[in-house]
Parts: sequence; structure tokens; C-alpha cells
Amino acid sequence: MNSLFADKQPITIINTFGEVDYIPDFFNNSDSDAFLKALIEDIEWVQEPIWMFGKKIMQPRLTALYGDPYIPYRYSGIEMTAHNWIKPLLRIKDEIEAFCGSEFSHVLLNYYRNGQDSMGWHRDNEKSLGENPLIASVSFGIDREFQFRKYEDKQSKKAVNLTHGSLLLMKGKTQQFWEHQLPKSKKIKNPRINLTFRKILG
Ligand SMILES: O=C(O)CCC(=O)C(=O)O
Ligand SMILES: [Fe+2]
Repeated sequence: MNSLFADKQPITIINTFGEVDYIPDFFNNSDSDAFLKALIEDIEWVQEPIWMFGKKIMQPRLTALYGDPYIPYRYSGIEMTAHNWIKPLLRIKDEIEAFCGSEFSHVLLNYYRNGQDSMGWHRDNEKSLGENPLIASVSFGIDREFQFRKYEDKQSKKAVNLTHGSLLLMKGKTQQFWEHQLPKSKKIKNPRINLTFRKILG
């Protein structure tokens, strides 16, 4: 690992059938506060419809896609065209790339306005991400519980509390063998933003 990051020791969340590492304080508190504010204000948030069991419903969160604007990206049946990078996203991307030692082409952003907003069980296993994608997930705002379960043994579960300024790395065969979700939480009144950096293979 890059020695600049010697103080950022990952915690292992999953180490069978894939690898998931967690770095709670990847960004310090004041940078994280500034990123949360800038992203809420500057990102072009939209609420997209999705088809569920033949019915059109609105996603329970706001989303946006930034990255190379010439590569279209399909996600849960929606074709999204990326907005071009903006400054705060490039600052976050640079830090994550230096830490991971790999590059990303896109970031998918999710804005959970409060505990009623959520994301259901899924895998990020689109063909365009390749066999064993590295997905780098950054969180700002209120803590939310993030859950994993084995795709073929849904009783086998793991959970991690994703805190303000944290980085979660999903690697190797994780997207093949594990699903993940961000469940609703009635008590939570505050917003959270999540960024998943991905590399779309052209
Ligand atoms: O909000 C999160 O922590 C998860 C987001 C996610 O799984 C995704 O964007 O694919
Ligand atoms: Fe995901």
C-alpha cells in the first residue's frame, strides 16, 4: 500500500468468495462536511423511475452519474449518460485512485434524503464492469447500515455501519457471490450521500 496512507488501515468485512475492506476515516471530518455540502448543492440530482414487476415506480432516492460523458452506462435497466467531472468529484477521485492504485471512469452518486430512502438487494455485476470489478464506495452524512448476503445462501449475512468520510472497497469476486443493500431506517432524519467509483471497460 502507498506509504502516504500508512495511517489508513483497512478493516476486513468479507474475505471469503470475494473481498470487502473498510476504512472508516478515509476523509477527515472537516473535509467530509465540506464535500457533503458541495455535493448536495452542486450535483444535478434526479429521481428516476424504474420498472419493478411490470410497474413503473420512482426510485426511493436521488441519483446522478458523472464521468467520461461519451461512454453510456446502463444501470438497473436505465441508460444513463454521464455529466462531466466537477471539482469536488475530481478531488475525491484522485485520493481514492492514489490509495487503491487503480483508476475509475465513472462515479454513480446516491442521495438518501432521510431514512425512508434506500436501495434494495442487488449486485453490481453488469458486463461493462468486467469479471472482478473494484468498486470504491465513499459515504458522507448520517451513518447508515450497509448489508451483504450471499447470493446463493441468503441466510449468510454481514453488515457494516458506513460513517461520514468512510471508504468501502468491494473487490475480487464480491459482485459474483454477494448481494448488498442499504435498508430503510425509520429513525433516521438526516441525509447521506454515497459515491461508488467504477471503471467501465470501453
Ligand atoms: O449507498 C450505498 O452505500 C450503496 C450504493 C450502491 O450499492 C450502488 O450504488 O450500487
Ligand atoms: Fe451497489
